Amino acid sequence: MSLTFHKYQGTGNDFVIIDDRAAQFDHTDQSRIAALCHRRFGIGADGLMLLRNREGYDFEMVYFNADGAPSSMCGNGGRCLVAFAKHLGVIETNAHFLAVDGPHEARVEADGTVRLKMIDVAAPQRADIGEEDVFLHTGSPHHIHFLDPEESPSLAEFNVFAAGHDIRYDQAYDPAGTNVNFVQVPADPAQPWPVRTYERGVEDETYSCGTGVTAVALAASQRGAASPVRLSTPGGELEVSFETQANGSFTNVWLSGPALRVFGGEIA
Ligand SMILES: N[C@@H](CCC[C@H](N)C(=O)O)C(=O)O
Repeated sequence: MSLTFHKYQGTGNDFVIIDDRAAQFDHTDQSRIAALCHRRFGIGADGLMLLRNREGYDFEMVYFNADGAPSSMCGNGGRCLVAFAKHLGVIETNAHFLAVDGPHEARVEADGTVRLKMIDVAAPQRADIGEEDVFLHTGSPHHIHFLDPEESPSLAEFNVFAAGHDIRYDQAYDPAGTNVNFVQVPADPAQPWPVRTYERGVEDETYSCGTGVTAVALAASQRGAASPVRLSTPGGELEVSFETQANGSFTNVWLSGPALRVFGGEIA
């Protein structure tokens, strides 16, 4: 049976999206999902999402990493799925949907920016590995390494694949692993914070990671950044706004940025 797909990207984090309101897609076939995401033999994507019907919600988001395995929350994916729901006419401007980490609200602004409300986040923990490093769970697990301003090489030249791979597979994160973000601290914390991310399940650097920049923005608030924090990724700029509670946790966390349809097609 042929498959109709849509390709979306949010700051270069790209996804195959399938309208699965009829619940016909075999979500247990991980090798097929990996093949669809393959950049040489398939459509090519960092992940695949299904838009499904869900009682009490506008829709349900079902997310798989490029390796074909179901995973935790994807912030850029969620924003792209909201744009897709609008494209389908499932929503107009506001969305209330269910994802693996619980219910989410979202809004599509007049300029196409998609704002997604993330889960409340516990205070940053010092990471088991790395003196200056922190760990946060923003729907997905994120290790954050702030590069020393004097550190060489700078973020642009940093070997994100090698360092990210080492931390992702470090025993401290066994068995689930973690995503890993590297951050250049800007001279002025009101300027965008440059971030590069190694993503678990893609097993490579991606152009951007929504739950990753959310984690970085919250961690950056302990280093002088005030809400809303702007973050620059290799794929473009995102913004994160939030409120900090007395116990150090974060509420009312919103991730905002572009989410665009690239093309669609049929696969045999
Ligand atoms: N790109 C996503 C994160 C996707 C999930 C991640 N790879 C994991 O397995 O934890 C985002 O935009 O948040």
